Amino acid sequence: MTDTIKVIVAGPRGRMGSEALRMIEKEDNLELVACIDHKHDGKKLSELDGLPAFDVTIYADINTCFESVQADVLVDLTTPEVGYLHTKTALEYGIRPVVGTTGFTNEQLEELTDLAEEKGLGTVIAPNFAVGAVLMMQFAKMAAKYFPDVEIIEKHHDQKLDAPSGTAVKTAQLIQDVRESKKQGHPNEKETIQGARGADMDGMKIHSVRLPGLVAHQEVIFGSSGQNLTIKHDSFDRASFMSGVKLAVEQVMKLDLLVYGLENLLD
Ligand SMILES: NC(=O)C1=CN([C@@H]2O[C@H](COP(=O)(O)OP(=O)(O)OC[C@H]3O[C@@H](n4cnc5c(N)ncnc54)[C@H](OP(=O)(O)O)[C@@H]3O)[C@@H](O)[C@H]2O)C=CC1
Ligand SMILES: O=C(O)C1=N[C@H](C(=O)O)C[C@H](O)C1
Repeated sequence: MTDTIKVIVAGPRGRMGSEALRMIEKEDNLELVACIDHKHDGKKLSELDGLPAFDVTIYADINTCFESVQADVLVDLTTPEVGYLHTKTALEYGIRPVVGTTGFTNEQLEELTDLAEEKGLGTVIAPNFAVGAVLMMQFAKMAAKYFPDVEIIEKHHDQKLDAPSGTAVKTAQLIQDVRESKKQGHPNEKETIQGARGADMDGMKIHSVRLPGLVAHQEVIFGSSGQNLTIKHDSFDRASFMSGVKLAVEQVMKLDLLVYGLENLLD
């Protein structure tokens, strides 16, 4: 029998945080021990409407939470600024972070990587917990070896704070590992409306669509003489992320450093 993993969720009222609570409720090896939510300090989670009725306390202040409750893992599903501070604080308290929050800068990721190593604490930062999205990124990396001309179109709901998405940035980074730096399009092309050609990462273009009705979708389009290859993934429901969150919570207990991307935890 495996030991129960004691979990704190930050952002429990959010689209992802509430889904994570529903996942934890179903899993015998995960135990929710507290939540962090800046708006409901001191309440019990069971007092909030529409969420699983866990009898755990909500803390607005992360330090107070970590000083009051013994936990193994912090699952952070908040906002870029808050998520970064939470991850850093968790490491300082000896609690392993599993971070779905996107929008961290490269400098923040480097700092957290160093801190996790210094503390010898497992940390998972995964821009996308859906296994299909991880495969889409891996397939894109494979294709980029043969097709250096590539554009990424990511489409999300219109409540998303960061653009481009964490998944699009991670995809471009994986492609960068195998693609020689190349400026795409016509050398003399000019935008007549600013932003028309999208964001630029090492010559690759990334386009961010935000519309009501969307959840999380991405197409990676490769172009070559006489052919195109499109690799596409859609999350229609946030349940698609939950097997990845569960895997990350279990695996982070076995790690002593930071891993960036769920692909590092899959066989
Ligand atoms: N890795 C992955 O697979 C996925 C990652 N994400 C990422 O997860 C993050 C959350 O996404 P989503 O659930 O859609 O966003 P939501 O806006 O639905 O949820 C974020 C929650 O965090 C809360 N929050 C804000 N500040 C604090 C704080 N200081 N302490 C505790 N809670 C706080 C918000 O409360 P309030 O609104 O009241 O301020 C809100 O309830 C985003 O960064 C998103 O990109 C999303 C989907 C999949
Ligand atoms: O905000 C979202 O919804 C999502 N965020 C992640 C990202 O930025 O890539 C993962 C997924 O795309 C959903």
